[in-house]
Amino acid sequence: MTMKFGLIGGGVMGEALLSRLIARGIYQSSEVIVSEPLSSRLDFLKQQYDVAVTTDNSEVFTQVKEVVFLAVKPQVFSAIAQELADIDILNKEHSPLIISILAGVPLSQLEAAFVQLPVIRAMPNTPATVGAGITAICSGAYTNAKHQQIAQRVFSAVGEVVEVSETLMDAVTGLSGSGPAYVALLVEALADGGVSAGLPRAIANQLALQTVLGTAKLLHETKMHPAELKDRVTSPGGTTIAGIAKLEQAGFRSALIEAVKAATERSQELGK
Ligand SMILES: NC(=O)C1=CN([C@@H]2O[C@H](COP(=O)(O)OP(=O)(O)OC[C@H]3O[C@@H](n4cnc5c(N)ncnc54)[C@H](OP(=O)(O)O)[C@@H]3O)[C@@H](O)[C@H]2O)C=CC1
Ligand SMILES: O=C(O)[C@@H]1CCC=N1
Repeated sequence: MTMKFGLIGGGVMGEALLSRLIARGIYQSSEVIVSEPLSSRLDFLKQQYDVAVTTDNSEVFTQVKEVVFLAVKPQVFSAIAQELADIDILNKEHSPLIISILAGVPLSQLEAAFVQLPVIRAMPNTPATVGAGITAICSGAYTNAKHQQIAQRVFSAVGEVVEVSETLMDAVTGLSGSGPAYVALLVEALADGGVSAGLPRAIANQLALQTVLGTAKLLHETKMHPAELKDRVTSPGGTTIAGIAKLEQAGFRSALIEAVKAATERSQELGK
């Protein structure tokens, strides 16, 4: 069987992508090979998705014809690049497209490791797991329209896709890549506030989650500016403005701005 999709690193994001690509029929299980160091994890992925597995990354490179998807931690990238340096990928009949989702690792480093191969750098996020992700992509020097279509097809299976210039990829990482964690913190803290105000935990969790989900849906569907929605909720002399005054006092907006900036800077550091 021809292997079309190879995943190097079957962790959180690797599995999120893999599960949707198979569920949506973008790739058949029999066309996928996953490489991972941990055999218990490989056993799980094999059993769950019926894919071929290996502990040898070079097998992925030699077998796969369409996409090699890198989903390891940025910290192990140089070890992997070293490992693959000896493989003659260029002389394969079909050179695969390399898609990297590694935070911070720039196209220049990827293209130095995969000489003359088409490379696309991408930054998805964890809502990809339920098809509600957003991925920013930017293309390397050796890509063509077909490679871009492949990347669009892969990431469209897990949510929205935007194309950005590479100079913006660290900022994307700081906002939408890391953003699900900020929103999860918000949901948790809102529920804690409800419990503090006397609500039972289960009801507080449900109210907090649905409030965030519903607000996002409202903004998304109506295209209303967030400031307008805030104004609509805020009755003169009412409850909401009392809450907002506390948020402003605590530096809520500034904390989020600083969080995105800090994550962006960390992404830049990871690429050095
Ligand atoms: N988590 C997220 O929300 C997002 C993550 N990313 C990026 O995705 C990448 C993966 O992140 P995430 O899924 O969270 O991390 P995980 O640690 O969950 O996944 C990485 C996987 O790679 C495996 N691995 C380690 N070394 C090797 C190796 N030499 N060869 C093959 N596989 C190896 C790890 O195995 P083991 O555990 O045994 O070491 C692990 O299963 C990162 O580069 C991150 O920047 C991008 C967008 C969002
Ligand atoms: O925290 C990280 O480094 C990764 C990249 C974006 C989300 N998670």
